[in-house]
Amino acid sequence: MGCGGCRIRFNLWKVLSKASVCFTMVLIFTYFFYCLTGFCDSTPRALFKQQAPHRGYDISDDRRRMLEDLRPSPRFPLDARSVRNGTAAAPRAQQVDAEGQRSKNESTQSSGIPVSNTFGSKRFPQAIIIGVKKGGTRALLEFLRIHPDVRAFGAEPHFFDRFYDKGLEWYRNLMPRTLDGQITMEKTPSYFVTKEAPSRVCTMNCQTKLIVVVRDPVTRAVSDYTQTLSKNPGLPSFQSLALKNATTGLIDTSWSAVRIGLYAKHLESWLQYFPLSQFLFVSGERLVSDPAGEMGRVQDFLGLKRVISDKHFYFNQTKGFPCLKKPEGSSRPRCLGKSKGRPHPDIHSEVLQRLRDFYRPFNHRFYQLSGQDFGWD
Ligand SMILES: Nc1ncnc2c1ncn2[C@@H]1O[C@H](COP(=O)(O)OS(=O)(=O)O)[C@@H](OP(=O)(O)O)[C@H]1O
Repeated sequence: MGCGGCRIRFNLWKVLSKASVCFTMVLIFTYFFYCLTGFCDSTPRALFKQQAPHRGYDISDDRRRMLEDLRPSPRFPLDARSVRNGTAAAPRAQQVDAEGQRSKNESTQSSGIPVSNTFGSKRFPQAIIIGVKKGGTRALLEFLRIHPDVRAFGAEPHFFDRFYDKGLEWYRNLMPRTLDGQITMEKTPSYFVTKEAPSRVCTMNCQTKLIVVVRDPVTRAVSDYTQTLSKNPGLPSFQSLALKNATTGLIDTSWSAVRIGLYAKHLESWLQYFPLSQFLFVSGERLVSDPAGEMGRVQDFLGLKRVISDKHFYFNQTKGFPCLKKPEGSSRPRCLGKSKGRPHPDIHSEVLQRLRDFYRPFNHRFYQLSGQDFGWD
């Protein structure tokens, strides 16, 4: 009897220890599965709580892009293979819609089954479009995203100006995953005019490539004003904001729409931290008149194979701008949104001439510093 009790106790102990081993294994597998599906990443949520930004920043557009970007997106090894043999451009191009959002089916395989991105890693951007506001930065980023070796955060993260105190890891976590050989990018045009941005970007990586899309500062100022006016129809006239005094015709440099156009001044701060060879100045005008030509320069600068070419663009007569050719099998046009390429209000020619005269010496200084003549005057 005594011995029988011992056997029962012994068997019970064996069953219990087997059960606990099984339970531990289940826990471990569950944890690994959880991590593999990407849920171990700490998704930065604070961006959704950001305050209304300063004038000229379209929070709703950015919030939408952020939501799209923070959604896990697949990047299959298949892509890497097609990147190598140069066949990935067309299908990749279909993943971007007019406003730079990834289309909804990007997070679904062709079978319609949702997939999580478990390939590649989140890296700091190796190249940043740092400016200028209203220069054509969105067009440039969307054109670049056609390239299979470029992955970009679609919204403007504003890390080096507004959210620097969130820390570098927060910033890195925003970025899309990339495979070896792919470039991570982002664009935030306000970096160019932010005093602290050059040293902060250099603290992250002094080798970062910097792209500046520049546009005639007079047209840029009008474009900036047009954007603000669209959000605040009661805004005073362009003339009253641009001029300190109508009689003297002195320009008001405290108005941000004017100040941003002092490209030489802003570039000088960046040149204290980065050599000129790390900059590429893209002409906002040529990005419209010859997008493929300008994209050729950008791809060379980034060390990318020239994939984006004439065949990716068509000129949309209604919009008056180049648009991306619609993807095969889709009738959706691939122009940028309504807030890009909108008509400007008529500004008195005398005011425009005053501004032109004001900018001339700054433009010439900028041509000297950048080694490029943009022919704005
Ligand atoms: N292909 C194409 N389609 C539409 N718009 C184009 C394109 N290429 C350049 N642009 C010019 O881009 C201007 C907006 O510049 P940004 O994208 O840098 O603006 S923003 O700073 O991000 O708000 C925008 O300025 P506005 O014309 O004043 O709207 C356009 O002139």
